Amino acid sequence: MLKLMLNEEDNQNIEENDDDEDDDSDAEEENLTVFGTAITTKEENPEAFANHNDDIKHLRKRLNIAVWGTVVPDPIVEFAQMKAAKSIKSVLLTNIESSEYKNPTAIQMQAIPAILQKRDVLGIAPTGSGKTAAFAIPMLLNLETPQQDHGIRSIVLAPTRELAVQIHGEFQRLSSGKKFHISLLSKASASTMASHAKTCTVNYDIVIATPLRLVHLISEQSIPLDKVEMICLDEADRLFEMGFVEQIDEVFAACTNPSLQRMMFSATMLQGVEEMAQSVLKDPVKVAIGVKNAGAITINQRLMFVGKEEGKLVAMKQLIQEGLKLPVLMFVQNKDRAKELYHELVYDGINVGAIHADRTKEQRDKVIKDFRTGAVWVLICTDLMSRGIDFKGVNMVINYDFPQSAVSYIHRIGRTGRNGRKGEAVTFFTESDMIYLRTIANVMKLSGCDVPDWMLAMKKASVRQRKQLLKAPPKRHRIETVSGYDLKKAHNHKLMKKHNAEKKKVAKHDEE
Ligand SMILES: Nc1ncnc2c1ncn2[C@@H]1O[C@H](COP(=O)(O)OP(=O)(O)OP(=O)(O)O)[C@@H](O)[C@H]1O
Repeated sequence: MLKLMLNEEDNQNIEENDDDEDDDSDAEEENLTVFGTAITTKEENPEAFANHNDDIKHLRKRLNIAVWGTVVPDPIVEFAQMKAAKSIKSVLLTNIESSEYKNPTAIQMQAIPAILQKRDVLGIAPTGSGKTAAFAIPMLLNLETPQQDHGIRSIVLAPTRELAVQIHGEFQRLSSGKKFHISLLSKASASTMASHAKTCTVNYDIVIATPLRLVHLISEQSIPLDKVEMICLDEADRLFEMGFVEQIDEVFAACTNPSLQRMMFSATMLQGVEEMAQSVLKDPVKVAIGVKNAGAITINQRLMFVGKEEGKLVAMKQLIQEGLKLPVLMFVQNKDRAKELYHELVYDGINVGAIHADRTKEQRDKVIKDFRTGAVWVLICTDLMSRGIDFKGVNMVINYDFPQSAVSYIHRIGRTGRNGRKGEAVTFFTESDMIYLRTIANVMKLSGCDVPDWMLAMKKASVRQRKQLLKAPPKRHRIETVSGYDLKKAHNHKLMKKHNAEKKKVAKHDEE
């Protein structure tokens, strides 16, 4: 049974969470084929071996790749170096080329060869650095060819339906031309599976799901996972949080194949969660890119003091006047505030959309589509959209409401500045948010941004305060331009109108 090991320090103290692990790799004599040249063994040619190891070390250092584990394979520098069966490799190379991926990103360089060696992998790399392809490409290569009689062969889990949809799209795109049986688990597809299961084995090469959907499939529809060869957790640290961890536990318990390969990826991984993740992995290769638990270096991060809540709309107007860098993603702390802000901005004539838990699946899909196509310029959302979602051209993220943790901040701002592109992140803070400012200032510093010294020297929020913030966001005043007095007047006016209408109705009735 996985135990929840998260403590308070884990949740907030990014600055105290520096790894003291040795970043020396254990790259040894196996698979020394980097740069496409076969290298002799240590015994055959000690000098060539030493030179090769130096090259690898330099490459990793230059690209900020840190590795841990026994006999970590060498990184690849070109997709063509991937070791896999010819037929599937050529399909993948064609699809990679049509995706316009010229070279593997740092996480792909190191994670792909490790997954191809069927190793368990823990991959930590900044937002927008290509982690999806880092597991999708080698998983497809490991599957080699579609199978009709092997039950469910591999699983990818993601914390939200939106992310699962996106991952499903990536798998389909990367495997195009090869008829893999890939399912995005939904209510409908689960019941199809269940009805198939009555007469035959349910066969899927890949199932992509949120944990709860998969747990239902196992427990209610009795679909076995005993044949699963690979399982990958995307946004793994989120999946180890309360609410998900019990489901993850059930899924792992159902995956009884002794040669199960496990993979976990995220942009953030705090110490306690990492320990929990490592306890599930067997002799893993751990790969970390860049500075752990920092924002992507391509994002220009800015904090903006707005005084009180009312100052936020004024600050918004100021940003609009300065010229918003569209498209913009705006984060608020809950669905009610998303609705309120939507109504404020829609009257300002901005092409605005909102996505939150109260909207139907169809509405959510539509607004995402509209944002992707440019019909919506400003998308208001909650943390539902903070992890994993890849909107290619987002130029600006605005944290209208202060994030509840450093981890949430990193993922939210990570919706911009993806894959080497530049992006901007503005975070509004009020007087009452000041107490949590230092945590965010530390993330900014770790990401290489200029931060005033006074922010870094601020008093830290107490453990109790941080615990409270994580449990529930602070109460904030309604988002409205109309003052309380005006609202009361409007309300009275509405009541009066209703009263008059009713009076008229009664009078008409009496006349009749
Ligand atoms: N090798 C590559 N070359 C160019 N672009 C790439 C490459 N690999 C992935 N990408 C693109 O980079 C973008 C970001 O990738 P992806 O969504 O996988 O990031 P991520 O690391 O999972 O981010 P997050 O932590 O936010 O989930 C995507 O648009 C993807 O198509």
